[in-house]
Amino acid sequence: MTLSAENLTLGYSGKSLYQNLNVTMLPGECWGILGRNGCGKSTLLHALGGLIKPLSGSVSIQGNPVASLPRITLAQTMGLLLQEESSLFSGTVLDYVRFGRFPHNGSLAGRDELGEALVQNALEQMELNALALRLVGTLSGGERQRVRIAMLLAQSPVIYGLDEPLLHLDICHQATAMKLLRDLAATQRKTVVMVLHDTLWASRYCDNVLLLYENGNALSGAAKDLLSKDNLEELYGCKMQALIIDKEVHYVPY
Ligand SMILES: Nc1ncnc2c1ncn2[C@@H]1O[C@H](COP(=O)(O)OP(=O)(O)OP(=O)(O)O)[C@@H](O)[C@H]1O
Repeated sequence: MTLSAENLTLGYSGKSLYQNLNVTMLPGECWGILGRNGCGKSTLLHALGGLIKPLSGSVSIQGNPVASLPRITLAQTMGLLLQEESSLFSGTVLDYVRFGRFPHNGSLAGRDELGEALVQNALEQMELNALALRLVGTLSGGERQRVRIAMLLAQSPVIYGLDEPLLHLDICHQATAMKLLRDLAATQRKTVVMVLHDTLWASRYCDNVLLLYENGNALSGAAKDLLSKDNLEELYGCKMQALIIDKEVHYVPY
């Protein structure tokens, strides 16, 4: 499904972070949102998911304003992995991943064959089978992040919005997660949008990027065009060195 922001102005207490942002994310596209700390990436993801009200403008899914969609319809359509999470959950990994099915079966205890298959598949994809019966509260940071991604996979929304999905993951699990998210877009025609801090993963796995500048400007387009040395130096406000490894350019700050 198509996720669109139209003339979106976001901010807090009447003060805007950026104004009149327009972006359209199509089925089958994998998007990266990049920018410095505090530029408004999480704020944008919250607005795309209907969790905060824009100062002006709107977000829509298939032309329907997110603000007008029933919460249950929204949860069946769009899945969010947010940065902040309360750590009060006292159940097992399996219980937690099964929560992903809540929007579809309307019950925390409800089970259905398709849902259980998705839960098992999500555990497998995030390499969590051996941890399925462990209490979530006893896991390491990276293990917990994989569990949170697995819950989102079990939810199986049409649009995936993820805030720093690679947080706490070791580099091998980062690669696994990025390939998986890219494949959701490439092979299942899902719309995937994620906040990333690593420009290499963005250039390797995202079709498109949205660059949010500290001065409120925004630039969107093909990752291969926008992730240039000049753009990244301006975006992050630091000098970048281009390293070419196996014909792939990596930009590393000095
Ligand atoms: N509830 C709030 N009330 C007031 N200001 C807020 C609120 N939430 C965030 N901000 C401010 O809005 C700005 C954007 O925050 P946001 O979390 O979107 O940044 P970000 O780009 O995701 O940053 P990071 O890379 O550090 O996660 C920051 O300056 C932040 O301090």
